[in-house]
Amino acid sequence: MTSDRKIWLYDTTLRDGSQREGIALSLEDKLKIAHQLDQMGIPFIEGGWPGANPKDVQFFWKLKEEPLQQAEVVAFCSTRRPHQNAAQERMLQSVLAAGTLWITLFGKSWDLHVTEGLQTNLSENLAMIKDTIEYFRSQGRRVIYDAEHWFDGYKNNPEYAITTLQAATEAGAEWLVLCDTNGGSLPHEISQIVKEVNQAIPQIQLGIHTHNDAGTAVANAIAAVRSGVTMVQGTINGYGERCGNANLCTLIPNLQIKLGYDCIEAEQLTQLTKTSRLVSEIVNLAPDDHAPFVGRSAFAHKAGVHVAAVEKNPLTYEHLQPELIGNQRRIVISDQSGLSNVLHYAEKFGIELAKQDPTCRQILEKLKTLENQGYQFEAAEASFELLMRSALGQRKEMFQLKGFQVHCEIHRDIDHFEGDALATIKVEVDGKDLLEVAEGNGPVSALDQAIRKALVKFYPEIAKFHLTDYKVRILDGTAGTAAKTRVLVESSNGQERWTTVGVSANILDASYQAVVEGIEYGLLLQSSLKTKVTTI
Ligand SMILES: CC(=O)SCCNC(=O)CCNC(=O)[C@H](O)C(C)(C)COP(=O)(O)OP(=O)(O)OC[C@H]1O[C@@H](n2cnc3c(N)ncnc32)[C@H](O)[C@@H]1OP(=O)(O)O
Ligand SMILES: CC(=O)C(=O)O
Repeated sequence: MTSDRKIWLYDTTLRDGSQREGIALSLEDKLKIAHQLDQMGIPFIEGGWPGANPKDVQFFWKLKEEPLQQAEVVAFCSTRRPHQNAAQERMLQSVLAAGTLWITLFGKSWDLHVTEGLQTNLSENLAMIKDTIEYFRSQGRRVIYDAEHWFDGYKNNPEYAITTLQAATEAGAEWLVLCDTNGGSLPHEISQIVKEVNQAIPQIQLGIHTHNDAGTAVANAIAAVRSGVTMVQGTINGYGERCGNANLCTLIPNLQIKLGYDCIEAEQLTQLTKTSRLVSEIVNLAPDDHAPFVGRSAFAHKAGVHVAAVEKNPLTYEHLQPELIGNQRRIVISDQSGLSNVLHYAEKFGIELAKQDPTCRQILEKLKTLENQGYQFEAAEASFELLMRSALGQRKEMFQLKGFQVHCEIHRDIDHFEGDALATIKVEVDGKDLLEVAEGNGPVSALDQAIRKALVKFYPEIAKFHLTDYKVRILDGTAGTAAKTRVLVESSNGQERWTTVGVSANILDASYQAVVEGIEYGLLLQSSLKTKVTTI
């Protein structure tokens, strides 16, 4: 089914998203996210609960100094407390003071929550909903009503649940948002109940707010849209209380590209991947590489059969064009590769290579042999380029290693560690023997320093290179301290970064391989062999 019906997107990353365990947004973080969402054309951005904490109060004030371009920023709160006067509730005054045109308030739909959560009676809950909305309306505000626990409430006591929505409608709410607060509903239940609400209260616009406790938040939101709701609430990357909210990065492309709903401009949709990554950076959570649409691996092809087909026509293994959401196709190199993967990388590295050239197959075989020994080139493309150039006779030997020694001295007591390391290396460069010694705060750092010290006299560019990351993985855990280790080293020259790999039963030898390849690749980047600089 396709439709050109308008769907109003409502982002609650700054409110429900920040209810995720592990997220703590600063005021600046909230402002940055709000501006990015605004740029992406999200029409409603829920900013927080003014009065619940000082930061949420400041957020609305600060936004007045740097207003959004197109989005409505929405203040969030609950209904008044039982047996209180809405006009005299301090919390509701704080919400009004935030100065937004739109206010979203949540109220109880489930009788269990009224009697046990609020400890009041069913008619007082209806009065709480009605009074609060009427009060905000009397102050010139527009109201979205979030019917908390809607689906559970409706399943348990449909008559009462419907009267709560009627109270909100009569009081002047413009949208009734049906919330699957506990996130346990399934798509067929959502469809059925949304249709029944549409019949019971036909004169009002409906929205949906789903949680992911059953892993169905996105599917539930889609089911609701197909059953007639016009507002969809969700968060960037699905952040939210417990298992999270409906992920807007999945929902928006599904609604817009797959189902033909009108959500945001096509141009704005191309910012989706950037927005997802920016928000994960701001909240300080690693991006999910395997997230649908926006993940780094969402359009990554690893298996040789897939790559061969994708190189002919991407439709063979892609459900849509990555560019539509600002993502990109990637080809991964590994022991699952075929000649097509090798050719793809040759082109990426600026190396001329034909499929018929026997070297192409030799490179593939070498790759598979090394991967079988524990090397992993998908995370170390710089090492793969060196392997390829070596097979093609394009790799110049920088030096010959005659040997190295590393000496560590460690003093430790229960809560204190002190130690340093000393590395000695002997190399031959251009027929000359060199012996160098260097110190470091650990054995790898000392070894790295000693290698650089020896080589910098011959390759002065090395002075600019430095290690930016170092990762170790034990490959055969059952072998204990005799296990093989894989070391990944990320190096940088201040502009580009690249990763190299080493494998050995000795962690220092594995580190040595990765460090030396890192230096060699840095030199290659600056050599005439590279027609263009590629960041690996
Ligand atoms: C489904 C959702 O995600 S709704 C959003 C929930 N978000 C948050 O709770 C984050 C922000 N919350 C807060 O900072 C605090 O909880 C506050 C400031 C709102 C309230 O703090 P406190 O006054 O200390 O109350 P506390 O947090 O202990 O309990 C919540 C109170 O709200 C009441 N409440 C819950 N829902 C509603 C509602 N729809 N209408 C009125 N009151 C409600 C509860 O019954 C409880 O009242 P009680 O103290 O009489 O039992
Ligand atoms: C309102 C809300 O966040 C919920 O019901 O889940």
